[in-house]
Amino acid sequence: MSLSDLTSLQQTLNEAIDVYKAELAAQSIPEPSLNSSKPHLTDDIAYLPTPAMYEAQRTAVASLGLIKLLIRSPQDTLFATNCATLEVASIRLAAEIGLADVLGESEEGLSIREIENKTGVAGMKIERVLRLLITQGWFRETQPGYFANNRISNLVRKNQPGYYLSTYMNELVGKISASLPEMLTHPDPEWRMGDSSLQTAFQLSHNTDVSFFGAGGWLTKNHDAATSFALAMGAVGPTSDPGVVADFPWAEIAKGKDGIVDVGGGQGTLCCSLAEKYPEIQSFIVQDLPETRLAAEGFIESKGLSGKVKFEAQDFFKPQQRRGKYVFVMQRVLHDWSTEKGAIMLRHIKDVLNEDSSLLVIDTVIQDGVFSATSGSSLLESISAQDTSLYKPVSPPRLIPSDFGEASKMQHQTNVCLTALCNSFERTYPQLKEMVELSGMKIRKVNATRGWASITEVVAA
Ligand SMILES: C[S@@+](CC[C@H](N)C(=O)[O-])C[C@H]1O[C@@H](n2cnc3c(N)ncnc32)[C@H](O)[C@@H]1O
Repeated sequence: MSLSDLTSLQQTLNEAIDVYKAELAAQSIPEPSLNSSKPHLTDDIAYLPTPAMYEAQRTAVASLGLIKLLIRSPQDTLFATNCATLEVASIRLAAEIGLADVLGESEEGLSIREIENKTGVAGMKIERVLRLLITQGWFRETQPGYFANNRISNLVRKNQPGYYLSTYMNELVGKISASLPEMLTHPDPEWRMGDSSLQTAFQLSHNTDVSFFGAGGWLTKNHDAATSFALAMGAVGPTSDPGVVADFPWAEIAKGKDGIVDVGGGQGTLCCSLAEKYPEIQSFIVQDLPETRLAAEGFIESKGLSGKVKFEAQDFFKPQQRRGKYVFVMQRVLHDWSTEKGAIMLRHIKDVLNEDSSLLVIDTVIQDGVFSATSGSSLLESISAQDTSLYKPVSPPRLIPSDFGEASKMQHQTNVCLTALCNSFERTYPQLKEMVELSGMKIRKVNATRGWASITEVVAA
């Protein structure tokens, strides 16, 4: 007789927590706590969990998410979800008034009176906001009316990239999501069904007729917004870098080549991470729009890599200037554009590819939410069968969806955000294949990484 849903998920959760704890112990890392103002060792943005620990984390989050939904009354879930914008706005308020900086390292916490004096926000009101945030893991109440930081609230201090995510990005996403239903049910069928970056929730919410990205768009006209957006991306983009850098044979693919060319490479974060990890790779070229040069050169210099990583202006809608034995990379670039525009960008690379060059597309590959109610390997069995030399994802245990449910929320949030912002999207495998084939090439292999990015090898058809 098969186990009930609750018992099966409970078993999966217990296995996942046991694996997670064992992996921490093997690295001599103490277990995390929410009852301290200090960050945990694993909170560093560059921390890469072992493959077993990574699988345990996403399996635990997926099973916990489902257990919560099973046990909680659906009426409570309905209310909580529809009022979730209050938490989101409260996080923005906390970041804007520098609450995490005010609370600092204090383990005992500050009284509401002290918080009022230091932030200028009415104590009785900020207390209500804090108690809502605490239910979602932000901050902690150390004794009635006294509040302190924890490992999550620490991330929105003013010197942290999370500050820009919780201020500029929080407000942008809040505005465009409020207009998303209006975009998708617009009386004009072109708005409802089309893929123009000029007919999105962004234009509706910001009362503008320019696109968010692209030449002449919102970010190019608005320097402050462009800076805040880039800083906010600093809390998102690099989260996938450790997995991308570690879970692909970069040194092997770059061997005998002239270098790695990161097309639309932004500030050059990926090239710098690769240069640090693989000193045997001699040359990196970060290509982006000319306006990015200063930020990119500054970042590369701050890493001490100016001798090895160079910036070069290149519009990816124009013919590619590099010909030769290069590994071309496009990371988090194609997801900003429609399938037709993406195919145009890919075709410019195809025109310079030869038998000595390669092309890698790095983006999320969206998985479906289908699960098996009857079968699935246990997490322990899957982990013990893993080849430890190269990361390969485990298949989901019984009742856990293919995308690992709650653990893939960020990918699905980005997907809907891209739709609302610029009518683009993260692609499923068939959608990625369609774009690659439209450019006259084909997919050779999709490599998973520890994180939300997949590395897709694309070759001439
Ligand atoms: C989402 S960011 C990704 C940056 C980087 N690849 C990463 O993974 O962090 C998209 C990048 O595309 C660049 N971009 C936009 N339009 C471009 C164009 N026409 N030619 C070259 N780069 C462009 C932007 O400046 C930005 O750096």
